[in-house]
Amino acid sequence: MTEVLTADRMRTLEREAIESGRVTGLELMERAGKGAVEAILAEWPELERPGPVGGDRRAVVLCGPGNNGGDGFVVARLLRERGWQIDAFLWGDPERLPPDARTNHDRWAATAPIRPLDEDAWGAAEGWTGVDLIVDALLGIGASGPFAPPGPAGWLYHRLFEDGYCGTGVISRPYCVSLDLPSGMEADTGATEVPPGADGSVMAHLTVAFGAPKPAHLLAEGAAGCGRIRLVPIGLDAEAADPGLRWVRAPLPDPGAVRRLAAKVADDGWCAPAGHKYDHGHALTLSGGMGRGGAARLAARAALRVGAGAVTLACPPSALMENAVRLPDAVMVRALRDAGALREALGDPRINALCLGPGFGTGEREAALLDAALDPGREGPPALVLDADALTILASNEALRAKLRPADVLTPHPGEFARIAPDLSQRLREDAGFSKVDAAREAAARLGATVLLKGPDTVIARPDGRAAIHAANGDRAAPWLATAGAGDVLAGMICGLMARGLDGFDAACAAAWLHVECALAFGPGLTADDLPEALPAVLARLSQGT
Ligand SMILES: NC(=O)C1=CN([C@@H]2O[C@H](COP(=O)(O)OP(=O)(O)OC[C@H]3O[C@@H](n4cnc5c(N)ncnc54)[C@H](O)[C@@H]3O)[C@@H](O)[C@H]2O)[C@@H](O)CC1
Ligand SMILES: [K+]
Repeated sequence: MTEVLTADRMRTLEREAIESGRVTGLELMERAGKGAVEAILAEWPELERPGPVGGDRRAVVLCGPGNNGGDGFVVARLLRERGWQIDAFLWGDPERLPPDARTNHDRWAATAPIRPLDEDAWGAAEGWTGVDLIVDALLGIGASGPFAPPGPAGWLYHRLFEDGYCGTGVISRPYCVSLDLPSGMEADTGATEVPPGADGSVMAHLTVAFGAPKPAHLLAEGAAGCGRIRLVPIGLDAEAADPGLRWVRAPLPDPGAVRRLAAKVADDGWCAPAGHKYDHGHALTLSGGMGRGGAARLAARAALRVGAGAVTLACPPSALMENAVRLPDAVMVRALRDAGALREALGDPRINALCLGPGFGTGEREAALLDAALDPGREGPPALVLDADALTILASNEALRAKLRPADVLTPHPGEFARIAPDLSQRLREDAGFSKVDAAREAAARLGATVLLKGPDTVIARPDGRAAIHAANGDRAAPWLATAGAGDVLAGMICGLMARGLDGFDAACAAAWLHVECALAFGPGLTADDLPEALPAVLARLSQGT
């Protein structure tokens, strides 16, 4: 499993590895630099060949005052060994470099010049027309607070990015690779002094993450500045490192929930031929009144397509005909008059997952239904997926919130999150040191339920602190997934997977992944109605392990 590590965790892991005598800091730095060079050449294979006019390839390496700078000197050395011409710059005082960085600095300095990153550096930069690569090794996980290199160094640095040197290429078009993180970006939040894309911001083409991804690589704010991300293992045992965070970004074979989902698909063929339909669970979705059933219908269709053995949509009697006409025959439809009727329905032990909220309504009847669903007497199933209107009801009803259980999954988008946890939402906007992971974790702990906070960087958190980031950015971006009803489909997928026996957290992680896979498989032009229909092909791929 690929873990996401915070800066603190990463440091602890490094320290423990070094103290145990398994490895030295210098060896780790060498592995990082070597991995970075391999990643650069894998990303841009043309750089293995001579330059366009038959000359050597050329790189400018910008090294900073800490160990990230040390990585930069290793990269400089290894590229030179491959015949590259290197201009190395140091921002900072060589005397104050930490020991491993100092060793690599000295090793380079013994054979080639290191220019200070000062006002004269820009003069040299004017001559950088033939540069193929800029290596950003100024700051890594040690960055904190606004990145403000004083004076000319800052001017040069910002000029590189502001003037599009690394983006659109005013002078020429070198690639820009950031070692570990785009310099100045905070590892745990992805925050930068200025947002990616704005003047002066860091916009790497490639970021090489050492040892493990950090939250910044996955959360939207950071990912936008990272470009493509390549992970370089440096031999640290990340699995044991962090009981909390999990990475679910990569395509298959993928860690955690998706791997377990794939195994489940492979094991029982998704719908075991010998199985009874109720072996695969029975999901119940509740819809609102007449003319308001579309959202719950989307959820019901998604629950069925994702593999729930049976799905029933329950609605007020007046909406029965509408829903019956509009739903596929495979979805059962029944009238549900009030909370008493729901209690009775839930007496059927086969109903093991319940989706409530899409197009539901927020009146007294709905609050009473939610209360019945959250019955404090319930010990086993059904587990609940609560979305949309259910979240609005919960936001203003503390007594109902108190009845939530860890297996229940709440799926707020940022607006709903602001309703259900206004203080956390405000902190998320105002406090650069408070990440979306922090917000989701705190909300989950407070609510005593699993929280899936939606976005291109969906964060899923359990009350015990376990969290996962599902990043749909970079090469997994599916902006067309921001379409009406897509959230209802997600809620239905989670409900269907819970009906199949996945716990709330795993169901939420797997559904977040499937949701994006379906959108990517379909492509632009997608509407929410298409999403459940895209599931069979995605599930088929899962069962083939591709
Ligand atoms: N032995 C190790 O610990 C290893 C470290 N590695 C590299 O080392 C990096 C971490 O090294 P460090 O902990 O030395 O940290 P960094 O090299 O990221 O930065 C630390 C330096 O930056 C300064 N700084 C921090 N925030 C600043 C800001 N906003 N503006 C200006 N200056 C700022 C600090 O005063 C300090 O001098 C990793 O990201 C990775 O690249 C890798 O080589 C693997 C092994
Ligand atoms: K960097």
